[in-house]
Order: sequence, then structure tokens, then C-alpha cells
Amino acid sequence: MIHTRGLTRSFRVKGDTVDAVRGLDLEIDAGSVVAFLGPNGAGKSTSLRMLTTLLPPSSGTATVAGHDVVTDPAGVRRRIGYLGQGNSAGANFQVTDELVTQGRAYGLSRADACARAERLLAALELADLAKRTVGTLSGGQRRRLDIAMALVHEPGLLFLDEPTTGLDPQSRANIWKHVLRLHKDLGTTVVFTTHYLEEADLWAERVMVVDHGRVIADGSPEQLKADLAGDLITLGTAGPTDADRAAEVARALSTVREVTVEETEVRVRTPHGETQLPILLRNLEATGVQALTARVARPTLDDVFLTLTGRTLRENADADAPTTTPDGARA
Ligand SMILES: Nc1ncnc2c1ncn2[C@@H]1O[C@H](COP(=O)(O)OP(=O)(O)OP(=O)(O)O)[C@@H](O)[C@H]1O
Repeated sequence: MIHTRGLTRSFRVKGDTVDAVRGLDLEIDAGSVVAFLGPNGAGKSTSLRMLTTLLPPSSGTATVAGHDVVTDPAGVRRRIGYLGQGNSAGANFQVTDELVTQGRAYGLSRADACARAERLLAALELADLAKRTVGTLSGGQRRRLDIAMALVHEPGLLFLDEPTTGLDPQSRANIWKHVLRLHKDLGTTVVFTTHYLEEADLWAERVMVVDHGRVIADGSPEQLKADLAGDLITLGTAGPTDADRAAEVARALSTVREVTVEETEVRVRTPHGETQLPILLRNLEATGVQALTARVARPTLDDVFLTLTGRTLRENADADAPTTTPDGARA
């Protein structure tokens, strides 16, 4: 569905060159849900803007839905839907009129455009708002209308650039419920950008972690977490001396990737934390070091990013990113 080789994009800003995307090689299959996850300025939007023909690449090639983004941008546009970071419907226009006009712009007859608009408004739970002016809608309602606008020509491939940024957790969950239903019912391929870790973790089958214009990790959320982060065992000890001794015992375990000590607490990063913890506790007992508390936490995609870059994505993401699971979401 998407195939790119060495795609790059640079900008000239006040005499300096900003390398926004530095060599993107992508193979994305039809019917998948793929997330570009990364901090502000990582190059996510620029990548999407090239794939949607809104921005010409500086170098490299890209074929999207069977058409080349440079030599046949119209062919690409006919087959994709795009939700940008801004709102696409005019604030002073009526909801239905905006959708019908969009359908007409894609070459639908008036009757077909009206029928599509009606179906989409029902599917996205906007039917009661059909006669309202766009500017009177809430943030979540307006974002759902943006999605309807992107879908009016029934594209097989949907690009969503930060579809839920700025929305409350309930509205975010609601947006995802609708997008994933489309994916499930119609097989729509969905490519989205986000800096909300939870959205990538919950909804993407495949996550591309992007930093400084490059994909630095690519895989399913589970794969990335298992391969790159590992579980986190946290031990509480009676004092700093015990903590240092416990850290030494932990470092001797062959599976352990990283051990850090903070005052009385020891953090041990290892795969299979639930089986390693009893071994670690036995070894501690054998060397006469007592752990007062012990817990195992599953890794997050932030741990993956931290392992890869030494930085955290949390600084970028909204503190109250979505945790609500939408009804009817895929398992
Ligand atoms: N039109 C432009 N002119 C100059 N620089 C640009 C332009 N568009 C993007 N950039 C720069 O390219 C880099 C990547 O930006 P991009 O918007 O792709 O990042 P992003 O990962 O989508 O970030 P965000 O999460 O904040 O949307 C940034 O340094 C940005 O300042």
C-alpha cells in the first residue's frame, strides 16, 4: 500500500538547513494500522505530508496506493483520505453542506454526495448535528467531522495527523472507536501520527518510533517493548548500602540489561521480570541482603524510547493521554 525508498525532506530556515526527514524506507501493507510515534519536531508530519503529496520530497521515491507521489499526485489523492492537524471544515458553513461540497469536489454526483454525507454523519454519530454550523461544534465533534470529510470519497487508505491532540480522554476514545470500526468493517489502512504513547500502544499493529527525522525502531508494540525495553523490577531496601549490594547481586544475573540505584531503591531492567524476580530474591537472601519491597512493571513505549535515545517521550505527551478503552474496539 505504501512503499518508499530513501525519502528525505529538508527546509531552509534563515540560512540554515533543517533535515526534517532523513531517509525514510517504508513498506506498509494494505489493511494495517500503523503509528508514527515521536517527540515534537521528529519529522512525523513532514513524512505524512510527503506521502499525501502536500509536500514534494527533497530526494527519494514514494509510491502510495499504487501511484507515485511526484509523478502522479492526483492518482494518490483520489485514493487516500487525509486528516491534517488543522480543521478542514469552514466554521461558518453547515455540517451537511461541507460534506456534500467535499463529495462534489471528488467528482460525486449531487445525489451520491448527499447519500454519502448522510451515511457518514450517521456512522460518526453526527446525524443530530447535520444542520448545525461547523463553528458551533465541540472539539471532539469537529474532529469527527474532519474524519468524515477525509472519508467522503471512500478511500482505502486514511492518513491521520495527530487526530486527537487537544481533546479530552472521552472524545479521544470516541474518535478511535470510529476509526477502528472503519478499519474493521471496510479494511481501511490507517496511518497516524501521535505523541501519545498510549494511542500507539493500544491501537497500532505496528509502531514506527521516529526521532530526528529517522525511524529508530519498527515493530508491533509488544515486540518493541520485549526486544528493546524489558520489564522493570523495583526493589526497596533498608538503606543505601543494602541497595548497592542488591544492585551488585542483580548485575550478576545473566538476563539483566541495566541496573540503577537511587538511594534505597534498586531498578533492574530485564526480560521476563516475573520469572527473574524470584531468582533475584533467592540470590539476595543467599548473600544476606534483604529486599523490603519488590514489584515488577511491564514496559511502556516510553521505556522503548528511553532505551533508544536516553530521553523520555512523556515530556512531550499530554499528561492525561487517553486510557479509556472505546466500546467495540478491536481486541
Ligand atoms: N515548512 C517548514 N519550514 C521550515 N521548517 C519546517 C517546516 N515544516 C517542518 N519544519 C521543521 O522540520 C522538523 C520536523 O517537523 P515536523 O512537523 O515534521 O515534526 P513532527 O514530528 O510532526 O512534530 P509535531 O509532533 O510537533 O507535529 C522540525 O524541526 C520543524 O521545525
